[in-house]
Amino acid sequence: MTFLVLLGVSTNRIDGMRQIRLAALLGIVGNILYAFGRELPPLLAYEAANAVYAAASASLFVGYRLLFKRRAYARAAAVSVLVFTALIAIFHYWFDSFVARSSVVSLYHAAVGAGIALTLIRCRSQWDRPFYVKRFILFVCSMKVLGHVTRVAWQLLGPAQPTSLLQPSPGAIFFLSVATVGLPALAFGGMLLAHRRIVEFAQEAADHDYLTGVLSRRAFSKIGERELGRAARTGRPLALLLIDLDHFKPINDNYGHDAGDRALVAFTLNAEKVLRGMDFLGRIGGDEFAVWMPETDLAAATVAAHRLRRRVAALGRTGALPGVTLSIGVSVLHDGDSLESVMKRADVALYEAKRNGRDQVVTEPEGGQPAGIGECATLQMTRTKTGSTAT
Ligand SMILES: Nc1nc2c(ncn2[C@@H]2O[C@H](COP(=O)(O)OP(=O)(O)OP(=O)(O)O)[C@@H](O)[C@H]2O)c(=O)[nH]1
Repeated sequence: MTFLVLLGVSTNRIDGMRQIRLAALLGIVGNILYAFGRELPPLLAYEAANAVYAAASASLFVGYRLLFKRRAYARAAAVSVLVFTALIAIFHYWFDSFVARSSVVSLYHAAVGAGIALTLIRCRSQWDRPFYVKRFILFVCSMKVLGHVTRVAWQLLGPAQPTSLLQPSPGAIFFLSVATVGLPALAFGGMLLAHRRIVEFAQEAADHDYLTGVLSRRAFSKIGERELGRAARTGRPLALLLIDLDHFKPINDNYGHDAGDRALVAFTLNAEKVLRGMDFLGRIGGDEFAVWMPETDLAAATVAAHRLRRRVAALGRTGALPGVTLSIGVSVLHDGDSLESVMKRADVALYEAKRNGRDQVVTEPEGGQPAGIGECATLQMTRTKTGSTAT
């Protein structure tokens, strides 16, 4: 069942998943070989069954190491399986002893359980909610270690030494039942961890623009709502820049779509250099971007907008962003504003900047006036090209 579930979330984008899937598959094969131990030839029932199950454990260990972005020790794990198989053969053909063989098996699986648990504990800084998955894995590892070590102690020190794995004693049946669940349980735990990573990937993809890596329109709106709420609560200012690249289409037309893509990336990299760390840059669509500027009033936002406009204009002259300039509309939050009304004023200001010849910053009309933005408001707008304010 675990293997089928693992196939269901089949993705090689998550490091370690391939190894955990392999572990689940080898676990199935190993269990079948163990179960038919009495019917199969000794080589399959002893060496092959144990080697396959040890390989499953080793693959699980490597998978967990990769899941936590740690060195995998894949080669060491492979060598350990070979050494392990050689020991099984030695205690089968040269010094035939069930107790020695099963002690080797138990110590090997206990070591793997301890290794996975240690990896998890050492990577505690990477743990994120929900914690129950990691606790579940640690619990299974502890049971694995405890079970196997107790088994070795029992076999070596107990009253009667067992002679076969499938001996129908209560102790053997209990141990087999628990041990058979250990590997699939750990594979399942690995899948739960991977599932969490997949959800994070999806979240990250939804919140960021695939090309430039800045906030997506959806995430930008979400952050806007949050910042609006914060500004309304604290009474601190909040500004919005709406930015459109001028003359961007000719880059696509003259140099190709890839050059256009590179220009968009170059713009965002340069914008991030000019903006403060606490500003939020998002791509609204095509060649249109926007910035939420917390703790920023209209005057400061206008200064920042000009700094950005000048930087891009200079790059446009050097050929890094051939011919590109910026048109920017600026608005700030006023009492009773909604996300839509702040954006609407910035949009009207941006339209004004475009209409008046591009490469300029236009701020919203004094006092904001969220409603009725139209001809009148547009006429009162402040238009600046040099950075100094001229009405
Ligand atoms: N390379 C590339 N081009 C894009 C992408 N998204 C949108 N575009 C193009 O960007 C252009 C935007 O059109 P406009 O805003 O009219 O182009 P413009 O030349 O900047 O026009 P003005 O803003 O009026 O100066 C269109 O040609 C779109 O095809 C993208 O992700 N990559």
